[in-house]
Amino acid sequence: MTAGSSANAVGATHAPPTALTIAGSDSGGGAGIQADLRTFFACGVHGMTAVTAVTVQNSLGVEDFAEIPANVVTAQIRAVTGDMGARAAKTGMLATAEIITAVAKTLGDVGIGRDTAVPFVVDPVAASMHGDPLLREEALEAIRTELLPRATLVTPNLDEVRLLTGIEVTDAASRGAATDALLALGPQWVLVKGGHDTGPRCVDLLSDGTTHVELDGPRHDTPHTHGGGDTLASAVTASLAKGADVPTAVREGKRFIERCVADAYPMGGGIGPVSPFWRLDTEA
Ligand SMILES: Nc1ncnc2c1ncn2[C@@H]1O[C@H](COP(=O)(O)OP(=O)(O)O)[C@@H](O)[C@H]1O
Ligand SMILES: Cc1ncc(COP(=O)(O)OP(=O)(O)O)c(N)n1
Repeated sequence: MTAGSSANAVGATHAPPTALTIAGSDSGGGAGIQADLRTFFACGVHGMTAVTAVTVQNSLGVEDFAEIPANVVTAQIRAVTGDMGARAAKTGMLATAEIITAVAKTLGDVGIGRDTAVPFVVDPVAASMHGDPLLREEALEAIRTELLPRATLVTPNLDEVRLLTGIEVTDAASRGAATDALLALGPQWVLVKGGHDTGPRCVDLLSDGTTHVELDGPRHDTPHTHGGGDTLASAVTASLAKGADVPTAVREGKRFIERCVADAYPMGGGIGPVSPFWRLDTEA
């Protein structure tokens, strides 16, 4: 008997869209690859992974990390894209310049990135929210020169904006200057996130230099925002994998992360993770 020919054959006839995350593992389960996979799952997308580094991490911070050899990172990308295909991809923690260079080249080889059919989101992770470094210092230049020119969208927080451009965002004018400086590095769209700003609203700004979209939401009063940036970038990537354009995907991602922050929970003695479980609860 051939597979699927029995009267009792089960299974969906349509596979969900696929999305690839290229990122580090968070042993605490709240950020990194783990946040990406639970977001993809909650958003109805089949998640695939290329692990770049293994962090020793919990709610109190990052104790250590070991990077994966660059050729193993790129072999993971080729294995899954060659067989299963990716409808969208994102990067998180990339750890070293060597990994960034190898990832950028491989994404070009497999046809992922701006001006291709497969959108690519760069979350330029440099440090954890505790201030622990997740990127070797010399690797910032590789993000600027090798990864950003391939990005459909880059999603820096205010610290990452400063690291990448040297501009401290303090008002609308400096935010505009930072966006222009980031666009000059080559991504199609820039989303400057406002989570590290102060005030009662969390305002993220999306721009491609022509279209400007302000994403304004309430600032929830919680210390538990671990994995927030990863979760937002993954939700946007999931929407892109389902066929949304960038402004629509970012609006959907912002609505998603707002609920995840509202439902964030304490875990361990430090900062707990944002939670995508609301999406599953609502639909159960
Ligand atoms: N307290 C909060 N309440 C509501 N939304 C938040 C809060 N903190 C962050 N966000 C949102 O979460 C996303 C991640 O933002 P940010 O904290 O700036 O990035 P990162 O987690 O990379 O440091 C953004 O969409 C931001 O507006
Ligand atoms: C393995 C790993 N990747 C990324 C991060 C940073 O995630 P982020 O969403 O920015 O969340 P915080 O670090 O701000 O909580 C990480 N910690 N670990």
